[in-house]
Amino acid sequence: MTRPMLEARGLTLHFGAIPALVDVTIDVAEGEVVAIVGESGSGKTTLLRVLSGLMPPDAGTVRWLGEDVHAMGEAARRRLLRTDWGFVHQNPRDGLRLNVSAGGNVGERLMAIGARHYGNIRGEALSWLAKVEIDATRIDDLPRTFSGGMQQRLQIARTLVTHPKLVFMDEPTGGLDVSVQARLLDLIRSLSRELGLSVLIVTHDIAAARLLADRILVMRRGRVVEQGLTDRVLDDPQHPYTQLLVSSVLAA
Ligand SMILES: Nc1ncnc2c1ncn2[C@@H]1O[C@H](COP(=O)(O)OP(=O)(O)OP(=O)(O)O)[C@@H](O)[C@H]1O
Repeated sequence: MTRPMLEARGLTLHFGAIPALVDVTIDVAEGEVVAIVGESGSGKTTLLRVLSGLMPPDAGTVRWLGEDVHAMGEAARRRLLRTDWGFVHQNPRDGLRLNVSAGGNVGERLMAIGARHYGNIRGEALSWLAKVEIDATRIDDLPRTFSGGMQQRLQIARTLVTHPKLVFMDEPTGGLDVSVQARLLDLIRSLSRELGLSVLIVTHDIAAARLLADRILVMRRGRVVEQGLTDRVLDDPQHPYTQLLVSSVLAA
């Protein structure tokens, strides 16, 4: 088996007396979609922040292609966030510049990695707007005039235009209407397959995890209580907490 791209071992982090992460170990392989599920406060967002190098753990290591993410300098980590990695936030305000045009939002990520030719940048932005189903006539509009679903699709275009290898997604469909969520999930699924992306997605939506993920990690109170292939975890949950999560969805 090839070595995982992202390898985290024994991650532990406390906020005062609160154990946000306790001995968490996780791998993400090339082209793999991994979902982190669990109730509010279980440590999902903290795990994403530690894995992406935004927050150092009290103990444990995170390696990207073998390199220790928390030992590399700030400049190297920032470069990773512009190149190999992408981040899709729950709130489009955190992932977009709302006072810059839609085309500008996509184009400036290309400029950040050295693109300079205006015609090529605009052409690439148009192609990405089409991929995320935003009409070309909206290229010069500001994202704050877009619906919530459109803003998220634009955030995805802005993230993927630089061809990252791994995309961290934190509740990307949170706060959207159910029909808008379904369309966005379909888009994430088709783009991640088409591009062979690795995705690490945090969600409390079991149905979203089932649709997207190859593997699922279930978190509770900072610990991974169960992990495995999506169908196995959801169809035959072993841990009582996973059984409760799955049955609460079935009963809803
Ligand atoms: N900056 C912080 N300072 C203090 N405590 C924090 C901080 N960030 C998170 N916590 C605590 O750590 C625990 C894990 O929080 P985290 O946000 O990772 O959970 P989550 O599973 O992502 O929850 P949600 O689904 O509500 O976003 C919680 O008890 C939370 O209150």
